[in-house]
Amino acid sequence: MTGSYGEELLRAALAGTDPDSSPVTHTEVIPAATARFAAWPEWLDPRIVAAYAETGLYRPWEHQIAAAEHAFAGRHVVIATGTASGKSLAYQLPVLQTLLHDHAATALYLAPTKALGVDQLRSLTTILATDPDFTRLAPCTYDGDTDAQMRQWARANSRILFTNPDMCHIGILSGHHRWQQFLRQLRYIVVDECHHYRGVFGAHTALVLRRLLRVARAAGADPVVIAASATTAAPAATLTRLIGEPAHEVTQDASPTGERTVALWEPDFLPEVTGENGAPVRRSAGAEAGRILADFVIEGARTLCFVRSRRGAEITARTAAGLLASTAPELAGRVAAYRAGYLADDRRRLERAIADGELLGVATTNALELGVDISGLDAVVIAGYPGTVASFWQQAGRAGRRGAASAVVLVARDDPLDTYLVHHPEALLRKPVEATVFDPTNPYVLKPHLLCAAAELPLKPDEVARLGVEAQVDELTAEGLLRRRKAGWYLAAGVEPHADIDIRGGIGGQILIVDTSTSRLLGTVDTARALSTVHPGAVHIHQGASYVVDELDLDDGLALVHPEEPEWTTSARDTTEVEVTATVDAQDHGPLHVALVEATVTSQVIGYLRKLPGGEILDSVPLDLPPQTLPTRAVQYTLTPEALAEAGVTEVSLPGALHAAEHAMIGMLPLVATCDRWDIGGLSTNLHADTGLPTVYVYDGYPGGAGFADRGYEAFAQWVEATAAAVSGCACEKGCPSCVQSPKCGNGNEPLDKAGAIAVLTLIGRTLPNPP
Ligand SMILES: Nc1ncnc2c1ncn2[C@@H]1O[C@H](COP(=O)(O)OP(=O)(O)OP(=O)(O)O)[C@@H](O)[C@H]1O
Repeated sequence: MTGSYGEELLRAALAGTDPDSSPVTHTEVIPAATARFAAWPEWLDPRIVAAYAETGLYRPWEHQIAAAEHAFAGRHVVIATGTASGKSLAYQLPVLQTLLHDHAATALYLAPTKALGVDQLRSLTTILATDPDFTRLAPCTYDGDTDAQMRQWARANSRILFTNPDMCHIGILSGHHRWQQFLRQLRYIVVDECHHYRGVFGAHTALVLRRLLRVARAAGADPVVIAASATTAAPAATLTRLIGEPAHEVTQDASPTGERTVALWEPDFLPEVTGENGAPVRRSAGAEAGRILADFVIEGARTLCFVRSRRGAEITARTAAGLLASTAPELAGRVAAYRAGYLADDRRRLERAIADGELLGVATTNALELGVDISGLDAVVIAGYPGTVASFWQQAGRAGRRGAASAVVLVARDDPLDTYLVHHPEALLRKPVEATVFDPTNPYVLKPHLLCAAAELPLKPDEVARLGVEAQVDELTAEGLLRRRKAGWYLAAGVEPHADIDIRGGIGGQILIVDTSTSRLLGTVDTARALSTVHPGAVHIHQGASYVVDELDLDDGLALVHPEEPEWTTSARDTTEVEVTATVDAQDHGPLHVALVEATVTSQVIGYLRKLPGGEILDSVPLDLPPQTLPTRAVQYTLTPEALAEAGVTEVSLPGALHAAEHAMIGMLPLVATCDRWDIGGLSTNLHADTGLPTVYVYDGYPGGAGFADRGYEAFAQWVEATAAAVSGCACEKGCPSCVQSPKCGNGNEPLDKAGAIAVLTLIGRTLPNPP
């Protein structure tokens, strides 16, 4: 290895490791790119150009202008380019131009997090401060923290509001009559970081946006949607699904980037440590990342290390400081942890210390991923794949802004997807196949929003037909929630639907998780998932802090917990049954049948295991809890016993083979769909009553489905192929957490047959037709 800055840093981190068993599975130097500039649009007011010049921005890049042109011409557009590629300018130009020239025009900016909204408001305020003509735009935040007086002021005076989907739903749409002045003039809706709207949150946000467009149009406006997104598969299709209308996309990034070296790192197995069922255990990603962080700091590289939990961030910082204390004591004090939960003052102090180089190494949760302006670092270490390609680049993008060389190291966790990615760099570093998945047609999400829509403005027959929601409207009418009158459907008297929807809270009833030591509400969990996650005795991690559940009261919707950090973690054991209620789509390929089905999943938590961090099982505790049913969508596949036998899967190995294949597929679904393995469940059986054949189900863990099973069905061939590669590429002998073991298996990871899983997955891959 010679050459790049990143390679030199890596060499330092690798010093002392055995060159024959290097943990680095791949290194790639992504060359620097030079900027491609465009002219400022002819329609743009020179005062706006001057304002940017004053902040140091003289020439726009091509993609910024391409997106601005679409929007200014009235076309919905999404700009999906790299981190820090200046996506904000793309929406600011049309918005500022329009608002400057039409003194009544308004714009609404939506961000998935408050921090990002605040950051964007700050950046716009800096630009507006350059010219007194701009002051009457009065940009203003409108979120859960805005007090009543300020809200009133904002409604009457502000022409650019910075808000989020939650406030848009509860603060604006529910009382839209008070917002008529603003909505009548609404010209632009900006949807920033739109790849964050996924799963159930995505479905809720899609319906909020569609309702917003509906009331704005009824008020006489016709707003254009400008979305910004990280690079994902098919951004225009995602925006179209979000707003229900056609959209354009701009994806060619013309911003300059410095040379970046990306290394993929797989920690070695720990000698003499075994986990569940005797499986080998790898060094933890956090500990490995702590070592790399220390090495980079010794080299003088300003480094951020992303760790998935708060506790992990603390431990990684401590590991690095400990190593430095013995090798370079003068540097030990220049490493710290940063996470949500620190006091605001401490956070600002740490941010300043990072920015001015006083701190050289910082281990952080994703609190530093979005909306905190820290840039110009030399290296980023990511302990564990952050779940999406977009997040990976967002974290990686913290290093090397504007032309400087940088290094990025991804350290794999013991997990099939991490293992796959460090051995298949193309899936991470080339065009992503991961699509932002959500399903706004899920009746469990759609019906409450239809009630809100009817409360906002009566639903007209032509509108109901156009949206294809006749069946749901009929059901709501039969349930007495809507009333049919001549002009359309009205909300029944006494129904108040807005407060019943929690945009981020999932679907249906919620269980509140309350810390009894402080009476503080920690968060909520769907009723459907409560039994497996907050059963009595469960260890519950909330933002990195640990609690133990004392009581789960399903009638009152409460899980009572107290702070405690036991040495063990818990995992529920359950029994599951799947009953197919309808087939949505199916394909037959000889001995293989693949279908997308509607199904009812009945599961019962029967106990839980207590496990030590090394994977060792302490004991199994029985529980007596009621069964739960989940109506959802699933991918189903069956194989004939003859084909399985021919592939070498015997009757004895079949249960373990199907079970292991199911686990690995659940672990790998996030490669093609933006989900987490905890969002999905599975069942495998030698003989299923509905099919009469060996059958595997992978289902969405949310009532009605969140779109994950649908995406798995659509990308089935890619999904199976990647899963087969991940399992066969894993160096363990009989199965480990990096391939077929699952951290949430209801059967304690038994039985599992790794070789059988490879045979099953290879058989499916061989049987599927080649992609076109
Ligand atoms: N044409 C340009 N020339 C020079 N600097 C620019 C240009 N456009 C934007 N910038 C600067 O680049 C930085 C990043 O811009 P911005 O925050 O809009 O990026 P982004 O793509 O939205 O980032 P993220 O991926 O974090 O959402 C800002 O400091 C901005 O001032």
